[in-house]
Amino acid sequence: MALSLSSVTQHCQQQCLSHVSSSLFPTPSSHFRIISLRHPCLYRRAGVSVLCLSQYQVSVANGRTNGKVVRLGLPSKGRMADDTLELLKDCQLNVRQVNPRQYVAEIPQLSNLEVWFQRPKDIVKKLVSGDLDLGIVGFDTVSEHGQGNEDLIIVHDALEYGDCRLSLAIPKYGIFENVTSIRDLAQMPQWTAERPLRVATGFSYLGPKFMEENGLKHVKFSTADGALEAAPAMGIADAIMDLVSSGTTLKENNLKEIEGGVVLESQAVLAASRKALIQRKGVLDATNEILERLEAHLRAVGQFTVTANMRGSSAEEVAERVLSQPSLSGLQGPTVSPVFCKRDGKVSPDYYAIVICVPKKALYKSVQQLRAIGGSGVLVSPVTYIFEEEAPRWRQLLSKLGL
Ligand SMILES: Nc1ncnc2c1ncn2[C@@H]1O[C@H](COP(=O)(O)OP(=O)(O)OP(=O)(O)O)[C@@H](O)[C@H]1O
Ligand SMILES: O=P(O)(O)OC[C@H]1O[C@H](OP(=O)(O)OP(=O)(O)O)[C@H](O)[C@@H]1O
Ligand SMILES: [Mg+2]
Repeated sequence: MALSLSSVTQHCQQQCLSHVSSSLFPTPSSHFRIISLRHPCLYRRAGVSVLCLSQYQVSVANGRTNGKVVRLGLPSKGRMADDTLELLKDCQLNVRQVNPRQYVAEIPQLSNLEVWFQRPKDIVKKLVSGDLDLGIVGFDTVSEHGQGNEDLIIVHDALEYGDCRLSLAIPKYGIFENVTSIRDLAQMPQWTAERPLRVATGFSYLGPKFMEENGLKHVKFSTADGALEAAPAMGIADAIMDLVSSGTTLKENNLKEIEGGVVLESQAVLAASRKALIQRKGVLDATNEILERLEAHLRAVGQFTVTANMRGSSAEEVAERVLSQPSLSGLQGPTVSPVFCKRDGKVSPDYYAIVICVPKKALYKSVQQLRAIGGSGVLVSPVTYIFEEEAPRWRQLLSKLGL
């Protein structure tokens, strides 16, 4: 793929060239050819300057992105796919896919952004290569396929679905019957250079790293892509390293986890390319909006709004009574409003209405405490969003980016 830079719009040129060191880039009037390569660079061959751009940058230059500058990768299949769309919908970010077999979609609320459906591991690889700017995947996938790459940044670390852990598991029977910890496993005399512990896993980066860190020297890994739990019973492996959620699959296959054998805890996260966040303002702005909506929704999920009536001599006196109870402090203290009524021609506060947010888990305790201080007519309603002055993770992101 090649095109002359002079044939693309000024805007696109800027998009492309912001990725190229200005010292390498001569004046825009120079003769360029843009070709598709993973990393942007500039070199000269036979007197012609050639600008090498990632697939994304080329598509920007070609105008294929309809002027959208931000690319968000979402899982195209697997157990994360539906939950991801559901979460975005709950944040009023409906993904509009014209056709289920089409891998590109849009979110009408974010006009600057396009969605690309990809396999989870490809989302991580494309964040690293610069072909995606943002992506939602499991933390396990970021850790395995990101391989500690410093360009990957976790923008939201707890999207509250896809909970699982990457764990080492061994048979309950035979030589493993009394092995209950990773230390026991490391100390077994059976593992030698000639006969290492055979571990089946799809995590070929995290697996060896974890075993080394835990002092297991004689280990041999084999890769497998699914139904790993069968490997020990089939005699293909001694142990497995795989994702565990309820533990049912391990149990059904006569396997057990061991103390110290959890490699990592995982759930869905929003990851980003540090370079994209720093170099293109549109990416940072879109990230801010997505983060605001995610935080406001996820914060609200765990809360109820509770309204109650209470008699009292003043708003302050009622507030003091409410704040004397440990479960009634709300997010930022109670709202206390006078409820007026007319008696003998005179309008005065008859009682007070209090409004607080309470964690769902503490609901019944809160109702009991409200009653104990004279509350009545308690109404409980769901909260849809809680917007803070600023999304708490936004500050953290800016500081990670050094901004
Ligand atoms: N049992 C589980 N319970 C909860 N979440 C899980 C579970 N297994 C996997 N996950 C999470 O869902 C993500 C996607 O898993 P899934 O097995 O659906 O991937 P996939 O799309 O089939 O990819 P692959 O083709 O590599 O298997 C995992 O990376 C993990 O974060
Ligand atoms: O602890 P549990 O709740 O039983 O879940 C664990 C299982 O879930 C995942 O498999 P998945 O269903 O995605 O199938 P796969 O191995 O073919 O990807 C994982 O690989 C385990 O096999
Ligand atoms: Mg799978």
